[in-house]
Amino acid sequence: MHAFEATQTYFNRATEHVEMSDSMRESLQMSKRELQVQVSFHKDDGSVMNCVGYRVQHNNSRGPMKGGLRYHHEVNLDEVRALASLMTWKTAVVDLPYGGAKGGIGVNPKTLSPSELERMTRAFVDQIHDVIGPDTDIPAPDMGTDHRTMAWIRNQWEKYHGFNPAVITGKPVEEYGAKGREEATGRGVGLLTFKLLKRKGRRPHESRVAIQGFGNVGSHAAKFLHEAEFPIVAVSDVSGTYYDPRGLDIPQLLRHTLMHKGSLEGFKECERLPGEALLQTDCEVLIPAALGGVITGENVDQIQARIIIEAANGPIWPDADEQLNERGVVVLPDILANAGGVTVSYFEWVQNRQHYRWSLDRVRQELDRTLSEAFENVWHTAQDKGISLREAAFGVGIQRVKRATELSGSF
Ligand SMILES: NC(=O)C1=CN([C@@H]2O[C@H](COP(=O)(O)OP(=O)(O)OC[C@H]3O[C@@H](n4cnc5c(N)ncnc54)[C@H](OP(=O)(O)O)[C@@H]3O)[C@@H](O)[C@H]2O)C=CC1
Ligand SMILES: O=C(O)CCC(=O)C(=O)O
Repeated sequence: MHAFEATQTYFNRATEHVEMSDSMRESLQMSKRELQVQVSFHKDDGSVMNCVGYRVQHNNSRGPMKGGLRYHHEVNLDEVRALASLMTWKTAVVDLPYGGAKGGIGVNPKTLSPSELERMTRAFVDQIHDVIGPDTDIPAPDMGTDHRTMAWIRNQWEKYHGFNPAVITGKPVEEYGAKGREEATGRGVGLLTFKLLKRKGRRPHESRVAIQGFGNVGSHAAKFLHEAEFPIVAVSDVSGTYYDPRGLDIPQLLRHTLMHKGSLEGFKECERLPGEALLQTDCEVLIPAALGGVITGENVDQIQARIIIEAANGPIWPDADEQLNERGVVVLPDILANAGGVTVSYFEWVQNRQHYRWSLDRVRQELDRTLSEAFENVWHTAQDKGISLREAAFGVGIQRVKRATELSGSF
């Protein structure tokens, strides 16, 4: 299965509960614009490297399009198209005045030096600067990109269009970034895990957690949940799974990754298992926080967790999702679970436009309020209609986009 097919399947399942014409359905499934560009740049040895870059703009019925940029060797048009449409439903489900977009470059950023990464990023902006902007499409970080990438993008875009930091979010705090954006996705994952478990009558210290991926999202989710007294029994990255049934020492793991370029490799204070062992961990809560499509019809039987929080985008294929539902496993879907990042991106954009700065406390309070309202709405919709949280979240998001499209006539 491909990523876009999976997203469409979720769309179709959810719209069984939403009244709409065939033409509206077709319109909401299509991208407004799909851009594929050549990204060529000089490597440090003087040779030229050619990569393919993408920006897919899915929908702008509710506002400027918004979504991250991913640098990963598996990035392709199908995946970016799927991620862009997820952004549309995500911004709608948390009720931000945005549409959805996503982009990326098919490259392994770990094979490039910092100066090569900078030249590649600037070459990419040279190709897409005309289609992004503070009122049209506002990129942000995703896998393989960070605040440094965002600073280069802003600087390159401003060479064409003049000063306007609101063109991009997730910037360094010293460079018009919002306090709390870096932690926001992981913090949101933690906040929502807490809320869902409370609804299920479970207490933190009795809820063992396993987290796949220990990058921006996974590590901040681990930090938040550890501080909230959840035992984190397993974490993983490309180097493997790190397991301790009594609970890992998360502050020590965070210090280790700081000293090892973000990698868990070499951490010795626990058992080391193969990467695939993470999903099979004996735990109550599983948090995939790396790639999409990791839980499939083939491995779903091995999942032991009763609750899955989709910190990653699209980590569960629809056939596996169906089986999890049948088994009573509760899944908090990506478009809600990881919406903390785009929510604080919105706060950054608002601050940039007002030339004003919020305190970290204010960012955290507003994030909590925004995610709590969205969670309560999705939770009650699911309860009232007897549907899954995924169907409810997609239903809420799709309904809002449909309504905006009808009101504005913005086909
Ligand atoms: N950044 C954000 O604000 C947001 C991110 N997301 C989603 O969260 C997910 C993670 O993004 P983010 O944390 O930003 O990305 P990062 O690049 O910061 O980190 C990715 C992490 O995933 C690990 N990883 C990659 N491949 C595998 C694998 N096969 N098995 C186990 N671990 C793996 C990486 O390991 P290693 O370092 O060893 O390569 C790294 O620890 C993505 O799905 C993204 O779309 C969603 C909303 C917002
Ligand atoms: O912060 C943003 O604008 C988008 C983050 C993102 O790409 C995502 O939520 O998947």
